[in-house]
Amino acid sequence: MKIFTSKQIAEIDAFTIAHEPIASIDLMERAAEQLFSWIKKRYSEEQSFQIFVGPGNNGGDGLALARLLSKTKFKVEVYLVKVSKNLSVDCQVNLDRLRSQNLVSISEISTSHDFPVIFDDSVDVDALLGSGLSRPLDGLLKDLVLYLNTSKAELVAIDIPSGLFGEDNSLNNLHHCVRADYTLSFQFPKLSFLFPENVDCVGNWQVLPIGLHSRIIDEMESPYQLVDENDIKKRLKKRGRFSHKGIYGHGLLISGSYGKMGAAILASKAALRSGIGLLSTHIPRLGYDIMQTAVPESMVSIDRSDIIFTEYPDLESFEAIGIGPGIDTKQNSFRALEELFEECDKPLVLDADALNIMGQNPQLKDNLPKGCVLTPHVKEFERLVGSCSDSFDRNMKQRDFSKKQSVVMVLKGAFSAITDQNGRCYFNSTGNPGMATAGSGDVLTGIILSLLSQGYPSLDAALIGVYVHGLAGDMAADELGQEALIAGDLVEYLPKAWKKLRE
Ligand SMILES: NC(=O)C1=CN([C@@H]2O[C@H](COP(=O)(O)OP(=O)(O)OC[C@H]3O[C@@H](n4cnc5c(N)ncnc54)[C@H](O)[C@@H]3O)[C@@H](O)[C@H]2O)[C@@H](O)CC1
Ligand SMILES: Nc1ncnc2c1ncn2[C@@H]1O[C@H](COP(=O)(O)OP(=O)(O)O)[C@@H](O)[C@H]1O
Ligand SMILES: [K+]
Repeated sequence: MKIFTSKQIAEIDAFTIAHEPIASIDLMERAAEQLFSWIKKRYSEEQSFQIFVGPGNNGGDGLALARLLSKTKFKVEVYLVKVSKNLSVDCQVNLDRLRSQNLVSISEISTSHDFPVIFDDSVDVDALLGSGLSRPLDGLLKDLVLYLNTSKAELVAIDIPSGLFGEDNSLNNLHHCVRADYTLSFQFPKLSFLFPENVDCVGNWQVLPIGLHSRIIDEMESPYQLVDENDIKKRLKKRGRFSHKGIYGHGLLISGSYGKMGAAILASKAALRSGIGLLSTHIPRLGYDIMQTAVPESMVSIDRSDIIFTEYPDLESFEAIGIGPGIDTKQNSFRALEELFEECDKPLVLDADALNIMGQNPQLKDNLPKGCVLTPHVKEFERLVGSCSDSFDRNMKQRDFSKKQSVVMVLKGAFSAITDQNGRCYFNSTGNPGMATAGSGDVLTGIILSLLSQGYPSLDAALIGVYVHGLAGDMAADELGQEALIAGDLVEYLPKAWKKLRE
């Protein structure tokens, strides 16, 4: 699913009105019906609602919703905030319709003295401002938002929590934005929903389709996408009836050090559980018995060092290389990594300590093999590119980095962001906080190495790998719960996850 800016959404809106064609007031009604049907499913019929309405079309949505609710047993009160003389045309039409129906009490809020008592068991609806927000909230609206945020009532935001911008909130004050329990966003999520600092404002968000015109959605360019299962299925290659292990590639995984052999085991198992033909795991000498016992399916390549990575085997026979999980950051490992960068013309995935070595030796950045995949978490990312002021800034820097260095980068976390050489950014939709556990990242490296070895292009390997990794995590968490989930479970659930993608 593409993610558009608020400005683009307004254009899509206008295109739909002109080309469906549909009157704007009817499009607003369609949006309100979607809100109404979400509410009907969620709340019992006696529920009371306090709907806070602003001057624009977001307020219009709230008024239309109030009218639909009032025709049922739901109890509804509306509060219209007087922050401007005029309402938008469709907001005014909906106010007139609601008034003429005479079923709902409509109060005006002109000063903070007009703020109503909010009952803990009511549901507040935030229809103050939507995607037309032009500056951070101040004055009466800010005070009202602060007031709403102190209440214990459940808060549902229409389209976007009032006060929050759809994209860049670096100059915004998040304390002055509505803190919703639910955000019901029309047709697309907003970019800002995917950033961790906004989670307390956005709450649980859902997308409600309102039938915006598919032609403009297809044609309009956006660098941002939220990746779903269908996007991934389309990228999967078939395994041929007569295929043999040579077809699925031989991967080299450079991982593990004294005390960190678990990383090598997790990544190796994940690679093997993701379709690779042959795997060689390069480890320091002391890890030999551990590796052969724990992962008999992998061949082992032994370093001259007992305890760390200092060299790598002839690369000739490998289709792809993965390096980083648990290798440590010693000087000799830096030299070997530097050499690998100079020599390597194969698909490559870099993780963990390989990235930390780069962080300590910034000159390595410019030697990165083109098209390689990097999989930092936020700290590793900032060691690489410097500190960032917020997620929006970090995202810009990530897109820049990918473009400039011509690499694919996976910034790991909730909604992991994958950027490509063209500066495009894909957000992953699978995964859960149960995966915030030691070794999860090692599993991901193994999966991506496996896919690169099978000949998937870097971007596909990253997108599919991140998606299936999160899917395995979701399936594991469903059965085991988030607390108990450990990285080994991700490997255990990879078969089910792959199977689901092949359904
Ligand atoms: N996406 C879509 O296609 C649809 C969107 N609809 C709704 O339309 C909304 C957008 O409507 P609008 O463009 O009218 O935007 P808003 O409802 O956000 O209102 C914008 C108005 O508020 C004023 N304003 C902006 N920031 C302010 C601030 N900080 N303090 C005080 N006043 C401020 C602006 O000057 C403008 O008059 C969406 O969020 C959504 O709720 C729906 O009605 C139907 C379809
Ligand atoms: N809250 C979360 N929601 C979704 N995925 C998460 C969450 N927390 C962590 N993950 C995923 O778990 C993995 C953790 O990787 P990483 O931080 O490298 O762990 P480690 O270094 O322990 O292996 C990443 O793929 C990340 O996207
Ligand atoms: K809103």
